[in-house]
Amino acid sequence: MITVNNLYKNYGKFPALKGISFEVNNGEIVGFVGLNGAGKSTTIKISAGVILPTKGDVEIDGYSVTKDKKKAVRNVGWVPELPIFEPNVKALDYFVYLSGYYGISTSEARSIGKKLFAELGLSGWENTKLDNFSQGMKKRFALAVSLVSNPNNFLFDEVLNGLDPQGIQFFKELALRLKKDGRAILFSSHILSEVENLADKVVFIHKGKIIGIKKIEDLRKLVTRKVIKVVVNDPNSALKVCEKYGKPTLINGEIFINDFEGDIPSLAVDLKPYGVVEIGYLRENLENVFFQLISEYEKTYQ
Ligand SMILES: Nc1ncnc2c1ncn2[C@@H]1O[C@H](COP(=O)(O)OP(=O)(O)OP(=O)(O)O)[C@@H](O)[C@H]1O
Repeated sequence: MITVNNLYKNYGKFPALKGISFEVNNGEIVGFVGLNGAGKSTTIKISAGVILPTKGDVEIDGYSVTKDKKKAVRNVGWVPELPIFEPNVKALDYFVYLSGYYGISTSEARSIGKKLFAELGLSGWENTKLDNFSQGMKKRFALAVSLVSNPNNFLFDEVLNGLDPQGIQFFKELALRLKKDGRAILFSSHILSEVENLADKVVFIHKGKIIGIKKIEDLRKLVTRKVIKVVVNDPNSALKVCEKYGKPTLINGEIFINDFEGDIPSLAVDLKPYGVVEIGYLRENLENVFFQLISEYEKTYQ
C-alpha cells in the first residue's frame, strides 16, 4: 500500500507540490492524471525514495520513505519517465548489476533476467548495449528491472509513452496481473483512454494540488450520463420544447439536455419549427471530467 501524506516539495522557491494526500490500496490500480508540470513525476520520485520532500511523507507498506528508506524502497518497483541507464553495458549484465541492489545473486539474476526479457519481448537482446536500445525497448527494460525484486508496490511514470501497441498491451496485462495478486499500482499517463480502461481510481493533480479523486465507477456514471446536445437557429424558443425530454440548459447558444428521456427522432420533429442544425448524444469522457475539474479549480483560486 502506498500512502501519500500531506506532501510538499519546493524546488528553490518554486512550490511543485502543495500538500497532497492520497492512497493506493493493495489490489488497486490508480491512474495519476495532470497536465505537464502538474507534479506527477515529483510525487513519484519522492515515493520511490529518489528525492526528498520539503514536508510530509510517503509510506510504502507502512515504512516511511524519509525515516525508513531502506525498508520502504525495497518493496517498490519504479519505472522512471525517462529511464537513464549505463549506455555501454550489455542489457543482461546491467540487469544483473541492478539486481545486486536487492541482494539477488548473479546466477539467480541471470535466470530471472532471461525470463523477464522473454516476457517483455526482449529475447535475443540480452547481449546488446543499452545505448542501442530504442526508447520503447528502454521502457521494456525498465519494466523488467522494476519487477526483479517482486515488490508489492509499483510506481509507473508515463510508462506507456514510447511503447508500441504490443508493449501497451503487455503493460495492461501485467498491471491487471499485479492487481489480481494484491499489489498496489500507481501509474501516471497522458493517455486518458488507457487510464479509463485500466484504473480503479483516478487522482487528478493540478499545479501541485489534488483537484479530484474519483472512483472509476463514479467516472463511468458520468461518462454514460445521457446528455443530448441540440443546436437550433432559435435556441431560446426551443428550450420549452426540450423541457419535455429532460433538463435543458442553454450554454453559449447550444442546448444541453441532461437526464434525457425519449427518443431523438421525436425530439427532431418537435424542434423542426426552430431550425434544427444538430441533435446528438454528447459522450462525456475522462478528458471532459478532467478539464471540468481544472476549470472549477481555476475559478476558485484565480
Ligand atoms: N529538478 C527540478 N528543479 C526545478 N524545478 C523542477 C525540477 N523538477 C521539476 N521541476 C518543476 O516542478 C514542477 C512539477 O514537475 P513534474 O516533473 O513533477 O511534473 P509532471 O506532472 O511530471 O509533468 P510532465 O507531465 O510534464 O512530466 C514543474 O513546474 C517543473 O518545472
